[in-house]
Formats: sequence, structure tokens, C-alpha cells
Amino acid sequence: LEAGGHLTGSVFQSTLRSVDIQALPDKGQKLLQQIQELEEALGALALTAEPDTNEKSNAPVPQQRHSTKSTTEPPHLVPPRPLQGQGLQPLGSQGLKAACPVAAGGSSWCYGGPTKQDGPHAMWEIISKAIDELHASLESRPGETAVAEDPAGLKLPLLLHQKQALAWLLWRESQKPHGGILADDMGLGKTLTMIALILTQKNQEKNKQEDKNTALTWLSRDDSCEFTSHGTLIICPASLIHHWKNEVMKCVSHNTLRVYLYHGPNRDQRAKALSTYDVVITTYNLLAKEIPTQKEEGVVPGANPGVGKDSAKTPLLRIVWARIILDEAHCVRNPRVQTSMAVCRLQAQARWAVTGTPIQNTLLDMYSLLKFLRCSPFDDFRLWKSQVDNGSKKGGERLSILTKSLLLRRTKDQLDSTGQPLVMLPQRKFQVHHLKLSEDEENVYSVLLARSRSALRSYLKGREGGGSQSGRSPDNPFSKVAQEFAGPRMVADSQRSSTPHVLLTQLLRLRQCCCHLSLLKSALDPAELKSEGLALSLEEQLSVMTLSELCDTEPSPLISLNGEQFKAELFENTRASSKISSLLVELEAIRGNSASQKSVVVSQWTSMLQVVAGHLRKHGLTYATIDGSVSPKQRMDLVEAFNSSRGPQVMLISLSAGGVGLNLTGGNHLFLLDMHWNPSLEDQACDRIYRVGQQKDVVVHKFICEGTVEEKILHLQEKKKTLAKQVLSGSGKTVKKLTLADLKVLFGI
Ligand SMILES: Nc1ncnc2c1ncn2[C@@H]1O[C@H](COP(=O)(O)OP(=O)(O)OP(=O)(O)O)[C@@H](O)[C@H]1O
Repeated sequence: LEAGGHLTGSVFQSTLRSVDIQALPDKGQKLLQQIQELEEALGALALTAEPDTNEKSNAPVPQQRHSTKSTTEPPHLVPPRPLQGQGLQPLGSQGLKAACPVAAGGSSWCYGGPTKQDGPHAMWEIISKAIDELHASLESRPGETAVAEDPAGLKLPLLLHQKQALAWLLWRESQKPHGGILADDMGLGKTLTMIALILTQKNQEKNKQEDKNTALTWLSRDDSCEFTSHGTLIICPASLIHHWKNEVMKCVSHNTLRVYLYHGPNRDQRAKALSTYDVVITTYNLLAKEIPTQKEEGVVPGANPGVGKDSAKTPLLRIVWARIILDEAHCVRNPRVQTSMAVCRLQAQARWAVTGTPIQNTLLDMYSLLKFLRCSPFDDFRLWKSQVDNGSKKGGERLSILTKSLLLRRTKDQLDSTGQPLVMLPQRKFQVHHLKLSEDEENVYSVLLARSRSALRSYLKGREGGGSQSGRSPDNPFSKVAQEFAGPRMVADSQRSSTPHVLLTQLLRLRQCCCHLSLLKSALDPAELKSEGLALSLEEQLSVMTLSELCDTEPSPLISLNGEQFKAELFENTRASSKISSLLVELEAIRGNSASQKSVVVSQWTSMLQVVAGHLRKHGLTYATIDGSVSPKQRMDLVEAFNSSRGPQVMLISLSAGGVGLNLTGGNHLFLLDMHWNPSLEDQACDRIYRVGQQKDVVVHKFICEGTVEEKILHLQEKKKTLAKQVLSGSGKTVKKLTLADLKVLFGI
């Protein structure tokens, strides 16, 4: 069997080398998939003892007995890259590549280097070599008190923790992989820290000429980069491009760094010109638009990934950057989405992920960042799942080493080596307002809850007889649940209304019910559903339009909901809900206390912001709104006005549009009107007001309706926070994803 397995494996590999699979209509994806499955089947037939994949113990590694490994030459799908060097990084993302369907968008094949087919022993050797190297590199890590000098040309002196971060950043750029994750708490000044890195390296550029060749080891086989830049490519959400530019203008001496905003229809698309800037700033959206992913290319017959067509289109792929910085890098936490795949295709000598919330949901978030960093071999999804994210003690230890080596995180409540807080910030208080729904709200809520419960029950029933695949979504917060529900057979028509999406949307309706009944009238906004990881079909939309009766052209004094009659006026947005009433009481009190205190109100639903706006007008409170429809330039103007004494008293922000990057230190009260599954989004929003520059004491208000799903969400949020804390503290423990049990708890059955 062993000989047969090896022989067949070799035949596959050599056949692949001799044919032009790109010429196939699907670029050979199906063929590669089949080969992989065959090879795996053969591997399994060889009865190989896997080297402790569960890693529950530290037992010695068994001797290599894998069928496909009998020569010293690792099999290659294509010849190895000519410029591969030694160590972690040169193996790069090309390193230990089996097919990595999740990371590469479904069915792409990753080329080169030793593959899983080399056998478990080879894989184990590479992992242990990688871990040893990380360990060894940790020895050269600057001590916690080590600081780097402020670079010449920086006008604003760095704070102590920023000087320490700069020493760490410089160290990481000399290590493999070059770069890492700067995960300091939000508002600790990561932007300025990264600008200091760019400036320091620019000042040292002459010395770096010697290292020129190192850069070349970063290029992958396919790359046809024509320009090597000394510049940094910064990728950020659209709302932050002006923030980055302004920070450079504010903090760096005039004419020291040449900055270009690669944005808008008139952007300069000449690669040569772009490669001459010190800093090029662009957005995730533009990148995803300009860089097609493998998936897309797969449907264009004859297209050749990596070379030619798309490289000719976007200058971003024609340049090897000195460094790439992903700001708010949690934007690429889902490795399956186009933006994440696009950032991985960019070429650079050093790669940085900057985010205050690197782990928002699961360990997959961390995997995405390691993939971008090309942290081989852990950028291989299968290896990541089997060797790190496997719930074992050993996996936890590996995770801990990765975190310690590659990630720097300090929090705002931390003290520095001299016993001083990292930044001098005023007090922050959290105030949870436990509210009771009014009797009317309670009645509507009960009807919706009963309906959701029965949907869940019918779903569970349907699942017993085989569920549906149709509701799956990659970044669905309950993807685990969705997977549990999913089965091989299509669900019967009668059960279609109970897909995981429908259940999640009914939960969403329950959450809306806690905020304002009028929200039940509006159709669900696709952009907001996306932030929940939901994309509903029209049919699904209709099935959760609980108030479809309201679509009637004839105004009626009564509304029927699930057979129960309610007064139509209950659903008018001019009516004050329990939450709106409490919010207004608080805002009035703030206005009464001092004219200089301002508030930020956050909701995940723009429809809720509109309802609040109407009530603010009625009460004579001035306000401005930042949601997805406000352009980056308008945002800057609104923020500036709010932070000045003349601006409005209240800033309304949508969680997805205003949650990241904005500096709203003009406000010192923040109201979280509703609950999101992802607590990091809420933390991000809270840190808009609690950051360097805040002069007043801060109060974060959270509204929770008693006896509703909101209380249960609070519990789930705690679970997610625990996961992030454990991973970031390097304790290496992992917590399981949300499960079907969670859903049952949420629906109270
Ligand atoms: N050394 C410094 N001296 C004075 N102000 C500073 C310093 N460093 C940063 N700041 C200011 O602190 C504010 C917060 O900085 P910044 O926006 O970079 O935070 P951040 O860590 O990137 O936060 P987020 O994760 O929310 O984006 C900015 O207004 C910035 O100008």
C-alpha cells in the first residue's frame, strides 16, 4: 500500500507539472480537488499513525510511516521559487501548502514547498522548526522597558509606551516573518506609532540598501512586480483615509514624507508614480474591487492568476512595497471574503496588522491575520485547525508562542514600568440601565417570541430528518449552529421558513422590539444584515416581515400580528419607546448639568437613529448623524464640528459606520442603545470617546430590557470577551464557538 500510495502520488505530481492546468475551463480546480481527495484517501489507506494530531499528551513523535514520503525531495506542484531563502518567512505562504479551501476562496490550490502529502512526520518537523525559530527569535526581543528614539522629523514627541512599541516594531521588522500585529487598545495612538516606524525606517534607508536582496525572498513565484518601493501602503476603512493623512500632516515635519491618497475616480494609476511615494493610503473596498480573487478569476476562462491581466489593471500588485499596514485589520478577519484574499496577494517586505480588537469572534480571526503575515506554516488552514485551533493543550501552547512572538498589546488601564498609566486619561464609568418594557411592548414582544420559539422547534424537528444547507453564511455569528443544522438533504418546502438565517433574523426582530416597535415596520437593511453575517433571500425576507400587514395601502387602526390585534399607533416612530424615554431623561439631565457635556448615541440600525433624531428635534437637542451614507470627507467635517465647542450636542453614529477610527473626544457620554453579538464592535464604539485627548470623565451607558433576549446576549458577549482575553494574554486557552445550545438558550427553550 505504501509503495502504491507513493507511486500514485508521484504520478499525480509529475502529471501536474507536465500539463498546463490553467488552460482548463475551471483552471483545473476540479482536477486538483479530485487529486487532493484521492491522495488523502490513499494517505488514509496507508494506515499512518498521525503524529498526535489531537495533541492531548506530549507523547513522542511516532516514526514517519507515511505512504507518500519516501524520497528526500518534497513533491512540488510547480518548481520551487528560485529566491527561496531559509527560515520561516521564505517558506512563506508557499511553505507547507496543502489545498487550503477556506483561505483561498473555496477551491484554489496553493503551490510549492513541502505539502501535507509529504507525510505527518515532515509536517511535524516543519511545525516544530517554526516554533523553535519563534522561540529563538523571542530571545532577541527588546525588553519591556527598552525604548527607541523618536525619529528625526517627528514633531509630536512619542509617549513612553509608543517609544517602547517602536523598539518592538523595529525588532519585528528584523525578524521572520517581517512584521506582526500591533494590537494596542483603541485610542492609545497606534497611528502615530506606525508613522514613527515609517519615519525611522526612511531615515535608515541607506543602511537598508544592503538588505535589498532579502526583499526578493518575499516574492512568490508568480509575481511580476515591476517596481520596488521604499514606501508604505496603508489600507484602512474609507472613513480613516483622511485621518491617516491628517495625522501625518499634524505630526511630521513639512516635506518629510510624501503622502498619496489612492482613492476616488481620478486616482493616479501609474505604478511607477505610486512607487515613489513614502506613504500610499487606500481603502479595503477599493482593494477588493481592484484585485480579483481566485474565485472570480476561476470563472474567466483563460485568465492566469497572479500574472498578467489583473496585475496590468491595478498598480497595487505591480509594486513590492517596503511595508503594508492593514489598519483596523479586523476588517479582514474572515479569510473567505474577497478583501482578505486580496490583501494576501499584495507584495511587501514587511506586513503589519494594526487593530485594537484582533479577536472578535473566534480563533479564525487570528488565523486570518497570520495568513496575511505569511506566518508559515501556520498560514495553512488545515494545519492551523489540526495543530493550533484544535482545543488541545499543545494547540494552546502553540497559540501562546505565536501571540507572544508576533503580537504586541497594551491596554489603557495598564501601568508602565515606572508605575504610571500608559496614557493619562480621566475616569471612565459604565452604567447599565435595566429597563422594563411597557405593557404594550411586552405584548408585542411575547407574540414575536412565541413565533420564534415555534420556528426553532420546527427547525429542530426538520433537522432530525435532515436539515438544509441553504442558510449557511461564512461569517454568520452562528455559523457553527448553521453547520449543525446543515445536512446532506434539501429540506422540504414546508420547512423552508426555518433556516438558520430566518431564526437569526427573528432574533434580530426581537432585539429591535426591545428598542422601538416602529423598527418592525421597516424591511431589514441589507447592509445591516451583513454586519450580522446575514444575507437573506427575498423569500426569507418575506417570511420574517412580521408586520407585512402594514404594507396595506389602506391605513387601519389595528394591526394583526400572528393573529393578535394591536393598535397601529403603537408602531408609530413618534411614540417614545421605553428606551427612547430613558435616553431622553439622561440627555436632559446632561444638558441640565453643564452645557459643555456632549453625548454620542450608538445604534446598529440606522432606522433607530432616525427615530432618535425625531425625538431629539422634538426636545430641542441639536444633533448630527454619521452612518454609511456619509462620505469620508463629510465625516471629518462633522467630527471636527462635534469636537469643537460650537458643534451639536449629540452625535448619532451607526455601529458599523462610526464604530471604527472616529475620534469623538468632544463627547463624554456614550449611549449603546442596542446589543450586538459582537462585543468588540461595542468596545470599538466606546473607545471613540475614551482616548488620548479626552479631558472629561466619561460615562458609557448601556440599555438592557429585563426579561428579554438582550439579557441573554449579554451573557454571550461575556463568553466572546473571555476568548479574546485568553488568547491575547497568551494563556493559550480556547473557548468553543457558539453552538446550538446557545440558540436554545436565546430562545429560552
Ligand atoms: N504622542 C502623542 N501625543 C499627543 N497626542 C497623541 C500622541 N499619540 C497619539 N495622540 C493622539 O491620540 C488620538 C488617538 O490616536 P489614534 O487615533 O492613533 O489611536 P488608535 O490607537 O489608532 O485608535 P483606534 O484603534 O481607535 O484607531 C489621536 O488624536 C492622536 O493624535
